[in-house]
Amino acid sequence: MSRIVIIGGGPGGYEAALVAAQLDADVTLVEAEGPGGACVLTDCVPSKTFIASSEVMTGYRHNERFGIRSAGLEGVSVDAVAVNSRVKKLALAQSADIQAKLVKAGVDVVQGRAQLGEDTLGHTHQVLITPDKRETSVRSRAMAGRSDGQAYAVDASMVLLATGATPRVLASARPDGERVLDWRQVYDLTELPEHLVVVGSGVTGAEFASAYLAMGAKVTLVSSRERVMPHEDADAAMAIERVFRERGMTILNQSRAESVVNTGSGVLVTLADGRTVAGSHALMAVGAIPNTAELGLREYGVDVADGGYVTVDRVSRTNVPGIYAAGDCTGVLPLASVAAMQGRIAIWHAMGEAVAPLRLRTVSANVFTDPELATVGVSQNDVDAGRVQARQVMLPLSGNARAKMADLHDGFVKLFCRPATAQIIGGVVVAPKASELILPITMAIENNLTVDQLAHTITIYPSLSGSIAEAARQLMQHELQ
Ligand SMILES: Cc1cc2nc3c(=O)[nH]c(=O)nc-3n(C[C@H](O)[C@H](O)[C@H](O)COP(=O)(O)OP(=O)(O)OC[C@H]3O[C@@H](n4cnc5c(N)ncnc54)[C@H](O)[C@@H]3O)c2cc1C
Ligand SMILES: NC(=O)c1ccc[n+]([C@@H]2O[C@H](COP(=O)([O-])OP(=O)(O)OC[C@H]3O[C@@H](n4cnc5c(N)ncnc54)[C@H](O)[C@@H]3O)[C@@H](O)[C@H]2O)c1
Repeated sequence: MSRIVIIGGGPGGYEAALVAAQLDADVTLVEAEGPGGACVLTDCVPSKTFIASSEVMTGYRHNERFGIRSAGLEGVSVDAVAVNSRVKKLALAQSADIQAKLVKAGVDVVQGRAQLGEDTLGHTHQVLITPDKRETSVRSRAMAGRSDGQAYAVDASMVLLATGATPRVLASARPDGERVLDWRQVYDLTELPEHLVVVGSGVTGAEFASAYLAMGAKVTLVSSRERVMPHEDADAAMAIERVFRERGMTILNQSRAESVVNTGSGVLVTLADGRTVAGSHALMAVGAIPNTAELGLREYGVDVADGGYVTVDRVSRTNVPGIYAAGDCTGVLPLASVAAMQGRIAIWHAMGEAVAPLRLRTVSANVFTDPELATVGVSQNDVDAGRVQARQVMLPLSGNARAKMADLHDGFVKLFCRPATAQIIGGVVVAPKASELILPITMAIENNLTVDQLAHTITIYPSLSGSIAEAARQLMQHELQ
């Protein structure tokens, strides 16, 4: 029987554990914080739950345009304690669901920390586990013959590293949990920030800036680049930046924060050019660093790339046979969906199952701003840089009947197809719930569909998805010219 030890219980780790248990492996999963990992407890799940509350708040705005009279936002207020306790409760419940699933599948879940042990240079690997004092895994205690928080070693034929990442900290802007916060600390606030200064305009910064703005906070977004979300489709990022500004957000482009100081009654953010921004709170969203420093990787001979990421191939192998890695600690593409797939692939590969290498071509991603931004396949950058030959169309949603009914003015659908075969190879959607609308484009790419096939699909009338088929029809027309 394969003996597998998984370090880290986020999507990379727990999805792998479920697959391994299904294949009858003896699986131990060691997780420091709780099943579901940072994804469920502090990052993805809490942020999307918070955004769900902000969407309720958005629903109270602009009702008069629809002929609905109300007292506007007067009488509507945000109970930050209630919002944040809902966030935390939901995260814990999700973690408990995952724990139950793992236990039911027969996975030995150990609460504690693990690292690679002595390099045995043989066919087995050693993992050192330091269980948490609260540790409850009867199986691992019995195996180790220990009953307290003492460290013990277990042998494994395969080890999966899935330890995730942690918010990057600037030395001159250390989160204090009171006014200078990282994205894991915002849920401890007892009041909505009066004026939140978000430092960093990547996906994390943009999502929080959008949600707090919708909640009614004054928001200033400090963006070190020429536009928000510099790695996303430029048309989409600029459309969202325009919406942010129209709704009253202050965006400081090409502005790098040099330091952030808690002044006692607020925060003072000093920019590299000497300007200062005062606010009530600051949210640091300046990226993440992989949790790999304490795994004993170098001593074990596991290759680590710049920035501390574990180097893996497309079946999640490191350079050391039997040691695999998945998720944010690899830096391949920091998404929960990708972490989960890397983890599953690692197990299938290690256990000799048929496995296809990870394909990033059909990974769809979504930024949960308002409106949302979903992307899949080749990007505008790929096309503009000449890496991919493509024809493309960008169709504003403002002409869509359903969008008019819902009073949506912003947003678009963009499609890319191969010039000769008209095969669909990429797409961008900016719209409310773009995360749901991107699926037909993802499926088209996955199944090598052409614009003709998408264009001939009968869509609901009226619907936003109708614009996707319409975009495909426009590309067909181009083909005839
Ligand atoms: C604010 C935010 C929002 C996000 N929203 C989304 C989203 O909407 N959709 C999406 O797809 N992705 C989202 N992501 C990205 C997503 O959260 C990550 O890609 C995902 O969590 C990666 O999963 P993972 O398994 O690699 O690691 P994690 O979820 O980080 O889990 C790793 C776990 O390993 C534990 N660990 C670390 N070291 C050890 C050790 N030595 N021993 C034992 N345990 C250890 C950690 O405590 C952690 O709990 C978001 C990220 C952030 C920051
Ligand atoms: N919806 C989602 O799926 C979702 C949500 C959040 C994060 N994520 C994942 O996490 C990854 C990382 O995103 P992120 O936004 O946390 O990090 P990031 O590294 O993409 O963005 C951080 C930004 O902060 C800027 N920055 C750094 N130092 C600064 C300073 N001193 N002043 C001002 N700006 C500064 C950087 O230039 C960068 O643009 C994403 O690529 C995504 O894959 C996904």
